Amino acid sequence: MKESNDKNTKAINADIRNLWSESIHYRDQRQKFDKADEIYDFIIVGAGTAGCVLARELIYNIPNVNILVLEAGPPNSQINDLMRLPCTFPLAYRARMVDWGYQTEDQKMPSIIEPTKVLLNKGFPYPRGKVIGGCSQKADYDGWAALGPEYKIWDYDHCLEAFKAIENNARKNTNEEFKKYHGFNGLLHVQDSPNDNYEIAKDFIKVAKNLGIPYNNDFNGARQNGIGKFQTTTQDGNRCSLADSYLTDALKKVETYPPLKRLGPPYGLASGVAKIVAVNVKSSAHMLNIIWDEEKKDENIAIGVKYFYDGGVHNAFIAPKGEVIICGGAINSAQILMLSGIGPKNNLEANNIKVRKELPVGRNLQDHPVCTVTGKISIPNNASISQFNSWCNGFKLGIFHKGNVKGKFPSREEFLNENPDIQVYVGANVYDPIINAYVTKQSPPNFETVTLLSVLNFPSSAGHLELCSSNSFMQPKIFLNYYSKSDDLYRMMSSLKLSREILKQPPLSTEWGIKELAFNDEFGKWCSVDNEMRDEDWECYIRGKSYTSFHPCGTVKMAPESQGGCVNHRLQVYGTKNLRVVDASVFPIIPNGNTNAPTAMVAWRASKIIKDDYPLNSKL
Ligand SMILES: Cc1cc2nc3c(=O)[nH]c(=O)nc-3n(C[C@H](O)[C@H](O)[C@H](O)COP(=O)(O)OP(=O)(O)OC[C@H]3O[C@@H](n4cnc5c(N)ncnc54)[C@H](O)[C@@H]3O)c2cc1C
Repeated sequence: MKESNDKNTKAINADIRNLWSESIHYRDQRQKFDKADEIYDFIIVGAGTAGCVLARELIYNIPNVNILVLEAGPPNSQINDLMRLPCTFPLAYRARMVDWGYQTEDQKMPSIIEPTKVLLNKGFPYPRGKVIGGCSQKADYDGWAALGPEYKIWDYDHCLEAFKAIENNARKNTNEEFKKYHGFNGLLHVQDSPNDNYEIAKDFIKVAKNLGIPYNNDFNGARQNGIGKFQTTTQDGNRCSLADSYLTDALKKVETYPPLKRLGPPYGLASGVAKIVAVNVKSSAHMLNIIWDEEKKDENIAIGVKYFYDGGVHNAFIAPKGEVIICGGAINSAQILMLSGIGPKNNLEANNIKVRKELPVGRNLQDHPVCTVTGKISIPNNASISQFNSWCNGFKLGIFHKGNVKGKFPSREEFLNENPDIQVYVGANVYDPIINAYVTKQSPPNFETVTLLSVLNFPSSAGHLELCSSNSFMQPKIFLNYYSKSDDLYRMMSSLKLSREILKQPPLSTEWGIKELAFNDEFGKWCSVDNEMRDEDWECYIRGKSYTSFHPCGTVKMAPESQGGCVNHRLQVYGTKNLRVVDASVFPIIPNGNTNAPTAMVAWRASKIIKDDYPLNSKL
C-alpha cells in the first residue's frame, strides 16, 4: 500500500515538474498570483552567479521550502551562442537587452609622477550582466578571516572546501597535488583550453622562460606565479553559465508538501492542500525596494519585496522564518539597499530617501583595472595564418608576476615570488578597445594583432557609488578612482614594460614579425621623446587606456560594523532582520584573481550558513 502511494506521489511530482518546466520554457510566468500565492520561504533577488548557486543549494538542502528568484533581465536563451562562445562574449555584453548599460564617471586626478598636473581618468562603459546566469590565493581568504574571531568561517580552508564543492574539473590524469586544490563533482565546469598547442603559444612560453618567468601548469594550485595555459569555466568549449548548471538543476526539484495523493484524473489536486516545493524564477522582473514591517518600524524587519513585472508593480512576501536575499551584484545590491533606506545618510537624504540604517553601502568599490600593450603580426606564411586564426579563440595564456612598486621592469625575484599581484592575459585579435575600434572598421581587417592585457589583481585604490535618484531604474554614479594610490600606477607600469619587452624578443619579433602598436604611430602617440616612454608618458598612457576587467565588488562589505562593514560574517545586513546580501558586493577584499568562481564560492558557503540559521530562527 505504502509503495503504491509512493508511486502515486512520484507520478504527480513528475506531472507537476513537466508542467512547470514547460511553463518556464515558454516564459509563461504571466499567471496572476493573488497575495496569498506570493509568499515564499526565500526571495532571492538576482539570478546571476550568486543567485543561481544559492537557489540550487537552498532548494536541495533545506527541506520543504519554496523560493522566488526575481531577475531583471531576460532568460539567457534569448541571446544563445553570443553568450556562450568564449570569443564573442564582448559582443554579447553590448547587447542592450542583457547589459545594464552602466557608464563610469570622468575623474580628474592629480598626477602621481608630476603632482602639479591634473590628469583625466576618462569614464567608460561598465558592463554588468542583466540576464539569467549573469583563482585566488590563500592569503586572500586568510585576510577575510582576520577580520575577527567569528570570521574564521571564511578562512582559506573553509573557502577551499567550497571551491572544491562547486568545481567540476575536466582535466584528465591529475596527480594528488592537483586533487588537493580542485573539485570534480560540482556544477561549475572547468577545462583546459581545447586545441591550445599552437606554435605561437610555445614561442611566448619560450620568451618568458628566457626572461626568467617560470612555467606554471596550474594557476589555481599551490603556486600562482609564472606563465601557463588558462583553465576556463567552459564545458565542451562553450562558456559555462551558472544558470545553465546551477539554476537548471534547481528547477528540476518540484515536489509538493505534504506529499499529495492522487485524487482522480487528470491530477485531482485539491486546492489549498499543499505547498509546491520548488524554485519559481521570474525573468524581466525588476526589484524596486524592500518592504519593511511598518508595525515594528524601529526593528527594520524585511517582510518582502516590491518589484516591477509584466507592466505592473507587485509585492512578494516571505513566510515566517523566511528571508530576503539580495544577489544583485556589486552595483545593484548596493543600489537596492540604498533605495530601501540603508546607506550613507547624506547621499540618501539628498535623494529624499528615509534613512533606516546608516551604513557605508556603496563605499569600498574595488575592481581590477586593465591596460594593454598590442602588437601587429606580420605572418610569415599562410600556414601560420590559419593556425594563428584558430588561436584567436579567447585568451589562452596567462602570466602572473609581482609588479614592481617603483615602476621598473620586474626583477627575477618578482617573477619567482609566489604571491603575484598582476595577471597578464595573452591573446590574439582580442580585446584592446583602441586597436579593435580601428581593426573592426576595416572589412576585412587588414592585419592581425596580439594583445597582452595586464590586470592589477590587487589594487590599493578603491572607488565608490553614489545614488543620484530614488528611481530604481536610474543608474548610480560610479567613481572607480583607478590609480589614486601610487603603487597601483607603478605596478601597472612595470607590467606594461614587461609586455613591451616580451613583444620585442625573438622569435616573436623575428619569426612572427610582431611590432608594437599605438605607442608612437597612427594609432596612438604617447612617447614624448623619440620612441622612449618616460614615466610621465606611462602615466598618461595608463590613465588614458585603462578600462575594467568587469570585476566590481566590495560595495556591501562583510566586516565588523566598526571596520566599515555593512554585513556581518553571516552576511546579514547590520541593523535589519530577515535580510542578507550574498554576492560579489560582500567581498571585504578583492580576490587576487577573477571574481566569478569566488562569487559562486561565497554563495555556496552562504547556503550552509542560511541552512544552519534556519532551524534556529524557528525557535524564536
Ligand atoms: C562582460 C563580463 C565578462 C566577465 N568575464 C569573467 C570571466 O571571464 N571570469 C570571471 O571570473 N569573471 C568574469 N566576469 C565577472 C563575473 O561575471 C562576476 O564577478 C560575477 O558574475 C558576479 O556575480 P554576482 O552574483 O555578484 O553578480 P551578477 O552575476 O552580476 O548577478 C547579479 C544579477 O542580479 C540581477 N539584478 C540586479 N538588480 C536587480 C533588480 N533590481 N531586480 C532583479 N534583478 C536584478 C542582474 O540582472 C544580474 O543577473 C565578467 C563580467 C562581465 C560583465
